[in-house]
Amino acid sequence: MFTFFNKKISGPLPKAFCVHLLTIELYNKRKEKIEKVGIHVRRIIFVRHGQSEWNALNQFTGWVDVDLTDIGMKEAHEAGRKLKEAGIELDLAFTSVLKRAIKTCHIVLEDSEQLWVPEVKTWRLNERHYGALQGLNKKETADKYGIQQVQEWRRSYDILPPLLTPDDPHSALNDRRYAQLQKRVVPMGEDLKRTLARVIPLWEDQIAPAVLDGKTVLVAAHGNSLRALAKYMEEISDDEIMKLEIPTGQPLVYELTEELDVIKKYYL
Ligand SMILES: O=C(O)[C@H](O)COP(=O)(O)O
Repeated sequence: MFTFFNKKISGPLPKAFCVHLLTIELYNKRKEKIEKVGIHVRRIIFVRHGQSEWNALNQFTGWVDVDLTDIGMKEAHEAGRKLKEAGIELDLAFTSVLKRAIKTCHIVLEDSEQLWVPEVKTWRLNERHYGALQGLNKKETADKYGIQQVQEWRRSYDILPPLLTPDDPHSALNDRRYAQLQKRVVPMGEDLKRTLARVIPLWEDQIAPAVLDGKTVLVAAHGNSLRALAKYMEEISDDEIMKLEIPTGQPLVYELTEELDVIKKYYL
């Protein structure tokens, strides 16, 4: 037996609870606060890019700028349609500097008839840099190093993948789009902790102020940059974050209080 919005409920959890991570207790506390203050709900919509060419080949991708597949394009169109159907009116969009996310962002905006919405492209939303694993097949890498090692590289919070060396031809130091960054900021490989460290300034300086200002924001990015942002917004523990997976092309709506506490989240 538990209470939800002042109602006593027994039996299995309502379906809505299965789609977000907040505890009932936390949910009720936030609900009380909402009722007291009478807040205006803020919204952020996450979309992970549609299937990429290297998703399809099961290759570690990271900062490699691969394109969407036809399936990925369809997923992005579907996401745009869902936003339109849900009547979500965006004010601002954020995306990475990688084409799979940028194209997804544009398709979503266009199909929801909001291509005019101002957008910010930033390296801070790039996929986690997979270091020397980039370009390797995930299954073959697991056969070579063991499933557990590969799972640690993929999902642990603070275990770095094998790093690139700065003189590696694939280093992002050779890529003009990162030329404005200080050399020591350009990663040779990242875990989720380091990904989060470069996502937080974007959240604090641009996303959060926009949402606080009442803007509905789209964040079209990558599996791990979105996991990092979700960890920060929802205060997910280092252990729990290992279990969070964000599927490609599925719009994920966060409803937030005016203080940016998460009220609920759900996929469209
Ligand atoms: O960069 C990649 O390889 C993927 O987009 C995300 O991969 P992951 O699920 O192994 O983190």
